[in-house]
Amino acid sequence: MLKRCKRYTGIFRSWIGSTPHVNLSKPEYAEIILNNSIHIDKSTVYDYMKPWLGEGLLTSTGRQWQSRRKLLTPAFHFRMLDDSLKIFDTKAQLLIKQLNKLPVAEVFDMYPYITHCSLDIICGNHNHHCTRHPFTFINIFNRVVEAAMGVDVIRERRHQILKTAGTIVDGDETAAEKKTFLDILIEASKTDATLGDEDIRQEVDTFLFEGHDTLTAAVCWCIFLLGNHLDVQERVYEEIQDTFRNHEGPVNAEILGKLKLLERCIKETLRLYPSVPIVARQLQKDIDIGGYVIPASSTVNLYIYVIHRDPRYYNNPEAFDPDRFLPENIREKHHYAYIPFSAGPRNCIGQKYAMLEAKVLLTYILMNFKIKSVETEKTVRPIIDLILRPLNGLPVTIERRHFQKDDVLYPPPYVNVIGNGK
Ligand code: HEM
Repeated sequence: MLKRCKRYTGIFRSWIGSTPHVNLSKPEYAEIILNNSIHIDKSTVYDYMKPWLGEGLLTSTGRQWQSRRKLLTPAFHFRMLDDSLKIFDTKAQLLIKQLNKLPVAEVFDMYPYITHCSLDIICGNHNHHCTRHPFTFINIFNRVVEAAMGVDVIRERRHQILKTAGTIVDGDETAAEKKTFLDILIEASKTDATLGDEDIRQEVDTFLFEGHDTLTAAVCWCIFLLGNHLDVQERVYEEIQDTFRNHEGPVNAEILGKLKLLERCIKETLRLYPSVPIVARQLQKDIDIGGYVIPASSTVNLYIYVIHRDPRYYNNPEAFDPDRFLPENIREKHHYAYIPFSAGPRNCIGQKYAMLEAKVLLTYILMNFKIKSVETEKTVRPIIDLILRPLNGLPVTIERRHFQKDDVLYPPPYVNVIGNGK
């Protein structure tokens, strides 16, 4: 398919059985599909996910999608993201503790470690205390997983909400505003007959999947690239050291905003290895693309992976170069030449959350370890397994770093000290 994208310069038709697909791989064509509120229906390819994700936000269409999107958007308000940072911080430290137990200089696969960490984060299990997290409270998502996505967990939470109703003092704006993901759904279900426990379960599953698989892939690809570009990794390490030298306490949005090079590395990673390499739509109306009329009901696939390597917008597109994302270098780009989170009304609802989470995990990992990748950009085999991931995981070796802050190890001693056996 990649070869065909090149050969037919951005548009070609293919057949899956008796179904024609139109494949697009130019930013200009992506804009035509994404920059409107008409072509928002997902293609039938997404039906394969329905036995699992049902009619959650990712797969649903029409009015149901519109009302759910409106309902769930506040769960990603920046105030909520601030609270999520605390969870990212706690879980990143646990991840470092795990990695510290591994023998130094031996090859191991880091992929499952990142998966567990990001799944733990989306489950929101914060020291077993109730937390105001976009999605959850106490242990509910862990229990959802354990209970094979049973709706009884949702019923239990509904019951808890009823029991605690009235404990929020009138005028307690913060508590009222900071509703969890599940709370928002349960509350809406009181007046919305289309939102039963089974529908809520489908949304929970959707966010569990979208919220950890994509993120894990992005973090792992970034480690893979930095493990191949040790000069850039060293610059990122210095940036982290400079930024955190005078910082007290857990990470916050302000300090993360200062990690400009790390941010460029994440962006460049998502350009080269977008976690979602293809998105697909079913057209609602005939459209004209590149001089061809594509009839309504056609399936259109957008190759984000190929769009991100368009030589008209990226010099030496296969090369890892975070400085492409310096402000002076991105000005001239086509707006749709970089769309790792898609664009338009059906873009990724969790993109800010994802960028923050990736930054926190990478900050902790890179501040504690120097990493070398075993695979190179030539040997690695990206595969599409719903998301884009490396076929052989993330084989690396790690070397401990001793991050100094006023002669004290940072982050908090238990991260480094346990690993040092002190
Ligand atoms: C680096 C990480 C991520 C990447 C690259 C990414 C990318 C994307 C893309 C490309 C889409 C559009 C999919 C399509 O049209 O088929 C999407 C949709 C979505 N994403 Fe993300 N995502 C990431 C992280 C997250 C996180 C952390 C969450 C939740 C916490 C999330 C929740 C969703 C949801 C619910 C949708 C469906 C939105 C809708 O259709 O209205 N994503 N994501």
